Amino acid sequence: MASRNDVATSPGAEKTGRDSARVEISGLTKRFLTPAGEVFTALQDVSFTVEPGQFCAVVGPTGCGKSTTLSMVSGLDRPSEGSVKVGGREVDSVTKGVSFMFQSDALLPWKTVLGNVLMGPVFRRVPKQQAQASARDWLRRVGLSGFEDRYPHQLSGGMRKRVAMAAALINEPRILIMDEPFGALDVQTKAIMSTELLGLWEQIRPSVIFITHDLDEAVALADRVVVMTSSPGSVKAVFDIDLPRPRGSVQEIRFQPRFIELQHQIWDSLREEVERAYARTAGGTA
Ligand SMILES: Nc1ncnc2c1ncn2[C@@H]1O[C@H](COP(=O)(O)OP(=O)(O)OP(=O)(O)O)[C@@H](O)[C@H]1O
Repeated sequence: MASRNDVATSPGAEKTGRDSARVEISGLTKRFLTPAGEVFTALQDVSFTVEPGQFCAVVGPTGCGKSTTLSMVSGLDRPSEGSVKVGGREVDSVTKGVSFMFQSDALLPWKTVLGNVLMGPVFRRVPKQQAQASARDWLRRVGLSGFEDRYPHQLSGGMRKRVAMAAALINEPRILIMDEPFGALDVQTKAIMSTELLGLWEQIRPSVIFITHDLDEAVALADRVVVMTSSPGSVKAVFDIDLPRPRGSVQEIRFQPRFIELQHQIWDSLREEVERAYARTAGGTA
């Protein structure tokens, strides 16, 4: 059935509205040339779709190509074969409307908290007063009112993450790419930040691709979990997470029977890939 978001588009044209946030990865293969001159296949025929406004977590053993996949969604690298489409348009340069969050904070140390959050609007040439008001509003939303004039080194790890989150979301991205954003945080701060992320995501609903090694985090946050195989990475399984939204506290949801059931199912799928990757890096014969 056609929805009001459906738009007539010519082949290859970018869609507008909600559909502009659909990410379609099909038959994605990526090969690198190693320093020894050999061809190394990092990704082999990876296909999955992130629907508009969907929160998609990607889990897989170390070195399976998760970050490589993201670099092709963002347009920072090109596939060897296959395609990535964002909003129906093949990605062939840096994708517009995408915000990032990485494990490292990526804050500019010489800029204040306010200055860091202002970077996006300034880059987009938003008028100064409007940009300042928006940055202060986002700092309020992430609980950092009163910290506008601090520098990143004067903040805790969790506070720096809040600044990074405000800096990513102030651009109201259609797609939010997150590569282990809370990986360096202690367990409690991570849970608090995850709950805060969910609350903010529910306000603006970008499509999210979220890479993590933490299966609990993936199940608690996502609508869909993609499990990748060990290298060369391909899609092993896709799990739809039918836990109701809003999810509330990430800490609490972990005790729900359905959460535990999904966590076990996904771990069953992931475990042998993790073991295989470990055996390979440990010099075993996987
Ligand atoms: N530019 C490159 N040249 C050669 N090999 C590369 C390059 N970039 C990545 N690789 C290799 O591709 C594979 C996938 O790397 P990638 O960083 O995408 O894995 P990952 O799943 O994100 O790993 P992790 O979970 O440890 O962060 C690795 O074996 C890596 O060494």
